[in-house]
Amino acid sequence: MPPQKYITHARSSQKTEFSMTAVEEKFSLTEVLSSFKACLEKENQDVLMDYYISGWKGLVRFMNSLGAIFSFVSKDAVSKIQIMEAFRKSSSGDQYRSLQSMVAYELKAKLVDLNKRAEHSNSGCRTILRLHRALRWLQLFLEKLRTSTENSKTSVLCTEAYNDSLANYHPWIIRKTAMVSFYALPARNTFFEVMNVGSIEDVVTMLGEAMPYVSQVYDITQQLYAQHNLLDLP
Ligand SMILES: CCCCCCCCCCCCC/C=C/[C@@H](O)[C@H](COP(=O)(O)O)NC(=O)CCCCCCCCCCCCCCC
Repeated sequence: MPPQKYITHARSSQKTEFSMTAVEEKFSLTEVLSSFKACLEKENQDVLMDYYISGWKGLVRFMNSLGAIFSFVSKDAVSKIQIMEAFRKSSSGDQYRSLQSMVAYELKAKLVDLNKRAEHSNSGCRTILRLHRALRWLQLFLEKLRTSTENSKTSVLCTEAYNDSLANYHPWIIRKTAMVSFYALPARNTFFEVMNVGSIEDVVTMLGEAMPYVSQVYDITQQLYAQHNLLDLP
């Protein structure tokens, strides 16, 4: 692994307040992605919920800074974040300390609708599954951006990443709306600037350092869900 110039541990500096309407101070994608490093518990590689949520909140702030056209995406992500925060604040909050403890708890207590959405339509397991699938999109998109060239079009990179991930789970109308919104994505250079990391070279280096942690979080979650047969939750 290369020396870590950009990615530091996010735990001490993490912001936990969330507001979509507040005037946002400038922030960098580096801090956002560092949440996914902080997610991974050293001893047993559990994925810690608070940092997972924190990472998603940061990503949503980023998406909001790209313009109102993405509000239909961020609204859905925010509602899922809020579901998870409510679990974390509830009397069974300790059970939601990590993705592993959540899966064990919800399955044991029969709190997951396994075949059809019914009594437990917004379980933690199905809500995290939606975010987990979106994390795959992020992974693919940022990797494409990292290895892109000056002439690459962000709308094309985003569409490819979407088609290889989330699109497989979305109905036609959502796919159509998503595709149209991708044309509103800023150009590659603007994208790099919005990340607020530094020069293009700096962004490329930062992504090279940060993405392995995002991938690790993704892989561990994927394995956890596969092990418990949870990858197709309705
Ligand atoms: C960078 C621009 C953002 C492009 C976003 C690409 C993803 C497009 C996803 C379109 C989702 C449409 C909204 C609705 C989704 C729901 O139907 C669907 C299913 O939920 P349900 O089973 O509860 O009904 N929900 C989902 O699949 C979860 C979607 C969550 C999307 C979060 C995307 C966050 C993107 C963060 C962007 C950060 C960019 C940072 C790069 C500098």
